[in-house]
Amino acid sequence: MLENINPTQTNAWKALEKHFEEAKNLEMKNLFAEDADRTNKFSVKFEDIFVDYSKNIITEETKSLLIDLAKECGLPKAIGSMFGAEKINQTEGRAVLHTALRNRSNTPVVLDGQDVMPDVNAVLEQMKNFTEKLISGEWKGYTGKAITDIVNIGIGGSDLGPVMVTEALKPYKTHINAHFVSNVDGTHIAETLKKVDPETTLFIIASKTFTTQETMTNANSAKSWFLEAAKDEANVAKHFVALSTNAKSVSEFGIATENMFGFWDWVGGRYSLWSAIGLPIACSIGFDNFIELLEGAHAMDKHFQNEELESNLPVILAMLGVWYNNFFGADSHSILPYDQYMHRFAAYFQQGDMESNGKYVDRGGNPVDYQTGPIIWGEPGTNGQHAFYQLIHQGTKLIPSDFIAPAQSQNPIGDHHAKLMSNFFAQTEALMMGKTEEVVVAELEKAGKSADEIAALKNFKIFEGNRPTNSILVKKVTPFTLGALVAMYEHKIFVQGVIWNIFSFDQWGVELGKQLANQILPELQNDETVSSHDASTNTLINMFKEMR
Ligand SMILES: O=P(O)(O)OC[C@H]1O[C@H](O)[C@@H](O)[C@@H](O)[C@@H]1O
Repeated sequence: MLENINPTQTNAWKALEKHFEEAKNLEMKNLFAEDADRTNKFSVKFEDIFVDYSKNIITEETKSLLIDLAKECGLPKAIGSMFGAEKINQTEGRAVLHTALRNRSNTPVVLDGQDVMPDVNAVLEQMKNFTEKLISGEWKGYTGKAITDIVNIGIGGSDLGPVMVTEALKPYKTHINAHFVSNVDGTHIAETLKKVDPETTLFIIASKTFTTQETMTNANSAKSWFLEAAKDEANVAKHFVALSTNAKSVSEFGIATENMFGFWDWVGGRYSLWSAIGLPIACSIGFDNFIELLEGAHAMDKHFQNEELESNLPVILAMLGVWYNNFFGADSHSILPYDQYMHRFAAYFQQGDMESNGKYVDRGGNPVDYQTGPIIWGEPGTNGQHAFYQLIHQGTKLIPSDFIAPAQSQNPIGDHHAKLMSNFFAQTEALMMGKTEEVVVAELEKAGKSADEIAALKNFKIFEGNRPTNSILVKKVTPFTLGALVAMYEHKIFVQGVIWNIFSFDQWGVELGKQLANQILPELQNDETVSSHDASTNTLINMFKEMR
C-alpha cells in the first residue's frame, strides 16, 4: 500500500525550501558557463530517446535534494507496490496493472493469488486473430464485402489514447481507415457517418463501464443508422464489436460475447490503450506494430523499475515538475511535440495527468496545503510558436516545457525537417539565453534608430530568458519509441502522485457533472418552466427552452 506521507513535513522538503532561496536566483546561462560537463551530467539516453534536462534551474544539489524527497516520500516502495499488484487505487479497492498489459517478458503478475498474464495473453490472441481477419479481408460485412473503415465510439480513456496513437503512427497505417466518435454532440457521429458505408464499416464500441452516456448514445445512433441499411438485427454481429469490462451490458446492447474484447478493473481508463481498448490501433497499424508499441512501453517499465532514481527518466522528469510546481509556483506545464503526427499527444496527457493528479485530498483523506497536479497543455511546434510562445518567452508566468522531436522525419521533403529542427533547437536556446539589453541596443543602433527611439523601444525587445525546458530528442517516432515515451509520461504522473500524497488512479471529480446532467436531462424533455436549481441555472435552462 502507498504510505500517507505529507511531503512538506519531510526533511528533504525543508532542505529544498532553504535551497530554493538561493536557487531561485540562479541563471542557467551562468551554470553552463561554469560547468562544461553540465549537459553530460543532466541528460539520459534510453534506447533511441535522448532526454536533455540541463536547461533547468537546477544544480547538482537541487537534484540530490529532489531525489532525497522522492526517497523520503517512499517512492522505491511505491514502485514495488504498483508492479507488485497491491491495491494502490485504494478508494476503488483496485490494483493498478496497466504494466501487465505490456509485460512482454510474461513473468507472472499475481493478483489475489492468481496470475493475470494468461488472461492478458488470451485477449491479445483474440485481438491478433480479429485484426488479421479484418486487415486480410477475411472478415466480411453483411453483403460479403471486406471492411474498409472502422469507427471507434468511446470517450475519455476509451478514445484519447487510440486517437493519439493512430495519429502519431499514421506512417504505419494499413488500408483500414480509422474514425473516432467521442462527443455526444450529434455533429460528431453525423459527420463521421457521412464518410463511411454501412456495408464496409465496422463499429468498435469502446467503454470500460459500458454505461457512459456519450458512448451509449453514439453507439445506439450508429446501430440505428446501420440497421436502416442492413435491416436485419442478425447483421449487427458482423459490424459491431465491443471493448469493455462489462460483459452483461455488452450482450444487452446486442453484441455477441465472441465479439467482445475484455479487460479488467485494474486497468484505468486513461491507462488503457495497451488493453483491448487498443484494438483500433491494432487494426490501424497492424498487430505486429501494436506489439512493438507494447514492447517499447515494457522497456520503459523495466527502466522505471530497475534504474537508480538518479538516472531514472520518469523520476527525473517528475521531480523537476515538483521543483517548479511546488517551489517556483509554476501552475502549468506544456508539452510541445515537433512532430505533426503527434498533434494529439498533449491532449492525451491532459487526461493522463490532470485526471490522475488533479486532486486536493491527500491519502489520509484531508485537504492538502500545497499544490498538486499542474495544468497540462500544448500544441505541435512550430504552430505553437506563432500562437502562444509569446507568453512562454515574455509573459509573467513560468511555464516549464517539454520539447519533443524526432531526428528522422517520416516525410523527408526538401529542407522541411532541417527547418523544423532549427526551430526546435532555437526555441529552447532562446528560452534559456534570452536577449540582453546590450544586444537589443546594439541591434537597434545597427538598424539606425536614434537614441530616443532606442530608449522608447528597448524594454519591449528584451527577453529575460532563464525559462526552463526539457529536450526530448528521439531517433524516429516508431511504435516502439512512442510506446516508451507514453510509458515514460505515465510513470512521471505516478511518481508525482506519490510525492503529492494523492491517489492518482481514481477520478471522482468527473462524477458530479454527470450526476447533475442526468437530473437535468428529463427537465429538457418537456416545455415546463424549471425552478428546481439556482437562479442562474434556472434562467439558462428556461432561456434554452424558449430559444430552441
Ligand atoms: O470507458 P468508459 O467507461 O466509457 O469511461 C470513459 C471515461 O469516463 C469518465 O470520464 C472517466 O471515468 C474517464 O476516466 C473515462 O475514461
